[in-house]
Amino acid sequence: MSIEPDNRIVQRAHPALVPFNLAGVLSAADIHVAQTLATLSRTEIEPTVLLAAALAVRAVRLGSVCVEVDRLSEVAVDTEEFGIDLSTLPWPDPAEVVAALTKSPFLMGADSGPLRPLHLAKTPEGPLLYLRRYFLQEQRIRELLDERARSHPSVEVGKLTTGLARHFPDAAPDRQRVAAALATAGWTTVIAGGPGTGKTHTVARVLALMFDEYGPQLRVALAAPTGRAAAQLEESVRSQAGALGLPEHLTATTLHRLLGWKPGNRSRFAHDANNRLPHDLVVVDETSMVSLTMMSRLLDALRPHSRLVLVGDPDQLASVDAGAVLADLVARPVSQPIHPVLEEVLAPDLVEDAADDDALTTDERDRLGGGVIRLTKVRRFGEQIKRLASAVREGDSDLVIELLGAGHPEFELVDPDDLTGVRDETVTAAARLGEAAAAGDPRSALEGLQTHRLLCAHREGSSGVEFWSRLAMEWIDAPADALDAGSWYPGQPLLVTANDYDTGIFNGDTGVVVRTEGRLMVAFARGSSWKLLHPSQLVAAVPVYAMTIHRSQGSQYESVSVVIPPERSALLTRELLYTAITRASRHVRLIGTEAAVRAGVDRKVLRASGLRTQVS
Ligand SMILES: Nc1ncnc2c1ncn2[C@@H]1O[C@H](COP(=O)(O)OP(=O)(O)OP(=O)(O)O)[C@@H](O)[C@H]1O
Repeated sequence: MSIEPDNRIVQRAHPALVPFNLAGVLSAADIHVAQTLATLSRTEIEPTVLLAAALAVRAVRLGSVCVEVDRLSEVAVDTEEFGIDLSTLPWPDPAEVVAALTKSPFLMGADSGPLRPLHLAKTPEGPLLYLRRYFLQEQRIRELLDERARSHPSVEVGKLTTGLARHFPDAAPDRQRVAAALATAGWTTVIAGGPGTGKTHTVARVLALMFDEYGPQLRVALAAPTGRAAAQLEESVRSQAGALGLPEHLTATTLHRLLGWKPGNRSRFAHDANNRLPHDLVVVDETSMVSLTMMSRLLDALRPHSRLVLVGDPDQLASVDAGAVLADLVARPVSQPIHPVLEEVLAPDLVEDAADDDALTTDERDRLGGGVIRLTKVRRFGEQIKRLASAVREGDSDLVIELLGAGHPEFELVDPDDLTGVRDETVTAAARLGEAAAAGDPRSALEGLQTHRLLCAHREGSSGVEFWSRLAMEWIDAPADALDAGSWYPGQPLLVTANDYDTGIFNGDTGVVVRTEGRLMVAFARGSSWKLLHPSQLVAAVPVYAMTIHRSQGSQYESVSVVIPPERSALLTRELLYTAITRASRHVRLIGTEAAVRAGVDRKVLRASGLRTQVS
């Protein structure tokens, strides 16, 4: 038997880092970066500082912007894989870490060179350790947002009142009306809300109010972090353009393209503080997926007097890169009072009423001063799914378990050994898809594609996409070569894995193979219509019988079956469950144990950042 070398283990790690590497806390990359920084600084680096630096690199790798020094040891690792109890590791005392850092060349620089890769910030909740680059980005975001909050655009109260009444006729309190007023009367607005709460509906009406106010010369940019989200935003706004009197040619783009990304030059954009974007209004959708770095670049590139409207769901899984900026902005302390104009135009919407779920709470009212509003009235899915999602969001695991056990037809928790329900639903959905596709009916085939989706947290392992895809293929009797490149069959569901601006098909789009006029084509939904492409026109697409929850963000299905990973999985978090549950409009099936659901609801992703607090 040969023993494969484990490439996660670093052979030449500093002794202070070895136990953390063996326990799976520090990856090879964390160690290499920390040790390279030490080499570059050309001075002796204390072991505690080296460890702290490696943990700061790790934090960024896992999505945090910094490390909370007082909570250094609160890390999550798949313990079963590494088998080491993390509490037995030689965690340094936080006070010692701070003392060592404070006199370290990593913070202070050294005679041998000016390299200062780390930054230690003080906050009321304790010290935060940053890779300096991220501290500077965060600082820039803070400064620019504070600067933008110091003044307000001038608005005509009478015109705004009339416009709000026209576009938001519902009775008070109407949070959408509040959101639109905020976006019109402030430079920076955050419109938060779960799926189907009318965020895009509100954005379209904000555009209408702004065009009414400034006329057709208003320069608007609609953007999103991914090509697919941008295409969805564009479609949604265009579908409402006629009714709202918006210009018909409004387009949306990715943030990268908006800022003038230069291929081959990862860190530079055509638009920055020296060459600002020309727009009067910039709307960003799906902001939860925007990283700290991207947000700092965007804010840098905005003219001080251009409106910025950030839209998204702060409770969903955050960006792949470091930062959870949207969630941070929603939770950020507010220092500004509510704008007097809003008090005037929104008086009936601002009345507090504990008995009315739609009324703003005192805290939410205060947050209007910071330009933040959360939409809560769900218009797309069932009341009970909304309750379940809220209980998950609030971290109330007792209520989640109670709801799951209450026999509501909208959701169920099923034992991992009882696959009858998921199998039947998979088979029924595939049959519907297959019939429509064989009959050359793209509309019905695309509707079929939305009926049911199997979602997993992992890619690999017994709760992963690979395993469940194979299982689903067996259930539906898919051709044995269905996963091979180029073996298409009518009714085959496909997932696009790369952006293609020529065809307007984006990474994350799903389509279905249909037979039309004797040829196999791939249909993609586009608004209320569809687009047909020959398979050879697809740059990159794979069959999709199950999908990761990450991938499913931005999509909704009538029904979802969610494979809950084992309790010990580091991926099993509140955000993951919330994202999975809110993909469904009619029915959610959670496949897993009660203990795993509880573990997920109780584990909130800790993306450390200084944006939520006062940093000095
Ligand atoms: N005030 C309203 N009156 C009537 N219909 C509304 C209103 N607000 C939203 N809707 C409808 O509710 C549905 C969901 O709205 P919308 O797509 O704007 O939500 P969203 O928050 O952008 O959802 P997602 O995050 O999933 O994109 C749409 O069909 C929209 O037309």
